[in-house]
Amino acid sequence: VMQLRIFFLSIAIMGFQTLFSQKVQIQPTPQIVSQPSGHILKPEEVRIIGANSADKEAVKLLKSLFSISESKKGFPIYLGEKSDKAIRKYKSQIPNKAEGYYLSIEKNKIVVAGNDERGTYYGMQTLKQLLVDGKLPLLNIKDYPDITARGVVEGFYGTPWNYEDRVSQLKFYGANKLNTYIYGPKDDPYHRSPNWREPYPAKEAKAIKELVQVANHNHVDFVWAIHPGMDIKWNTADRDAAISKFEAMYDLGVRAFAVFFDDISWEDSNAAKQADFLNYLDDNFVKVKKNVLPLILCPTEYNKSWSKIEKGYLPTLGEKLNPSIHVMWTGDRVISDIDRQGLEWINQHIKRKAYIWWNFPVSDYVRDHLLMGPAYGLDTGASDLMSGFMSNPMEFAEASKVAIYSVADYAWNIKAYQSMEAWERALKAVMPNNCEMFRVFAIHNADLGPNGHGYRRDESWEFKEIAEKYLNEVKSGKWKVETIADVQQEFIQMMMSAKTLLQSTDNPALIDEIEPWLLQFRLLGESGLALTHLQVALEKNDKAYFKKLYSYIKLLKEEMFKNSNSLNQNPYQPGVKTGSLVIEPLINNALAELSKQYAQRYNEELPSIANYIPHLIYTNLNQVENLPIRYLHKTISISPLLEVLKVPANGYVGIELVPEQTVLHSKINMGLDEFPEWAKIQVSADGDNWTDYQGKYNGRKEWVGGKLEGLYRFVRMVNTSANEQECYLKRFEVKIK
Ligand SMILES: CC1=[NH+][C@H]2[C@@H](O1)O[C@H](CO)[C@@H](O)[C@@H]2O
Ligand SMILES: [Ca+2]
Repeated sequence: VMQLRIFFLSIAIMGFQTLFSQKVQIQPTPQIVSQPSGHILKPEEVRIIGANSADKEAVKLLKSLFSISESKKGFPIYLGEKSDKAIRKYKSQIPNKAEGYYLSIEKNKIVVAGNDERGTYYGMQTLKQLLVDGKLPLLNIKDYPDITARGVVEGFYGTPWNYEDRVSQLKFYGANKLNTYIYGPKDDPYHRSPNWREPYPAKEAKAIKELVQVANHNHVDFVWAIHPGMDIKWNTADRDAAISKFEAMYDLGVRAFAVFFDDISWEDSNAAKQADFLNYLDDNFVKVKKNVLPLILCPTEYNKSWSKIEKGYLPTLGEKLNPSIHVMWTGDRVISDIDRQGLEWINQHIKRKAYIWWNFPVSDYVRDHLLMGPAYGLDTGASDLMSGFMSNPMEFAEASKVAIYSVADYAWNIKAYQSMEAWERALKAVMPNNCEMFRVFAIHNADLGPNGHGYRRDESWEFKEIAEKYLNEVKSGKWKVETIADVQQEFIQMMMSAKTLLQSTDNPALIDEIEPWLLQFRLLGESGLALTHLQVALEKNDKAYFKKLYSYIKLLKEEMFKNSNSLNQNPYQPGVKTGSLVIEPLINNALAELSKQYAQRYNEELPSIANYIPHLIYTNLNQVENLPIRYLHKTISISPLLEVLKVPANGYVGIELVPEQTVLHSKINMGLDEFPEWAKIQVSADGDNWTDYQGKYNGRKEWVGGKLEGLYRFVRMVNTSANEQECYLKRFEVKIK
């Protein structure tokens, strides 16, 4: 009997343990959560105490989750803010922090008490997450955000998000406790040049008015940004033009504003003038309106690598800008990790806490890549150094949600943030029914590839070791079955992932965005699988089979090349890159190796089909030395730069043709109205003797040059003046015979 009793006791304790250890997962990670002590079933009917004094969005959310009883008998839910009578009894439990809340789920009541309206709303968002399978865990939570302003700045170059994208984003922000959306798409002509002074046409105005309402329903502050920097004049006309534009946006319901001076020529980056301009808007608009949130400035020197403190730009802003005005910052570089040291550096100069503009997962400088990986590079010890944290996303709104979800977790509870763990949850949040297949896709679409900013991200990290082992075995010719099996499993999973996602229905908007990459991903997996059969052919000494497989792989690569020439075309990084850090190089290297072994065994060379580009960038400017070279349809081009290019005396940028070629024509766009007298376009066969390349400007601000006799190796633009010049690098391409 004793044994039996002990046996049952241990079962009971275990059961109790599992119940206890069942950790609730809440997004974002709350500050303080008690251990769940059991659960209750979802009440049939609830009675809301405080419904008419609580935040109305919270009431709406509550009513969408439970059926409300008219009589007195329903299960009581106390809802409201600390100043409300209904909540008075729980006031001392509420964290005394903006947007904080106290949530308690008990056997006979639930309390959702906010420090303010938004806190109550967030408490309801948490309650919604805890209601799973008709059950609610018994626990209490005291929660609040670390960073005051948390959200997204739609601030990228490229196709702006559309109305549906933005509605979906705003709802996503409400559910993830992000409270800010900054509207600032570079390619909206009414945000930037040439129409920043003009009111929106009726259709666009109506859309913005509706978006502001959707934002309000999700407790998101809709910030409208103006980007006057390309052609602003420091006079009363333009100052008043900005005020009248703000008034027009105010009439559409906008209650928060930003001014962007990023990516403009440096003459206009006069800090004193910019500060006066912002202060004027602050004193004559923001302060006058009273219900408008503090202004936000994106400075011209928005990262440390571009700032020269001795020239005084940042210190002038720090001195002159009204203290309530926020100053945005991307970190030590345009694309940068955010850490304590960097924040302390900038905060001392701007004399306020930086309002972070984090350039991730934005991909407007690597448009042929998707950035689906974890949001790492964020200091979990920096919660006291930032006034805001905004993610600048990709032009693909749904795909960007993976990173935005993680940013929401970071900005709410910085010390608890774990990028990998958040990433796993993000994948599930975005693709609930196919998150395992989505993970296979995301893990192999995370690196940026070579780019002008030199920033890279990890990719295919769980496959690297197998890939290394496999390639070594291929090289040695002594391959093991289990290694081939591991590699085949990964390639098959890539094909399964692509096919499953292409046919999935739980997020059609996402599939629509990433379809080009899914098609490419499937082909990459298929070519990898075929590659492993080349080994089968060698094992069986079956020359014919090897050749059939080789041409099959060639067909797959041609289809990938066709995809890259037809899908996702844009003037910057056209095409579709996937698995480009580990998978694609593995396949190309193994292919080269196996065709070499074939040539040795059968004394027959096969045409190379690894798609690499022999031509190189040719420059002495470190701002562009990492820019990738593209090669499509006999045209070699430099991947364009979005930022201003600074060219010191004798600075040059161009292309090295390997080997030398016959140049048919060239096109260079430096973003200047006429060809600058300081620049020369030159060609050379040896890199020492240069001759001028005669050309002329076409109607679209582009220099064009014609066919050249003879073979040339170098084509370049050089600054022949004695001092530093500026231009853009919007296009630099050379067509060869
Ligand atoms: C502050 C800032 N302004 C630019 C810059 O960062 O680089 C981003 C990435 O290319 C780009 O999207 C953005 O518009
Ligand atoms: Ca209230």
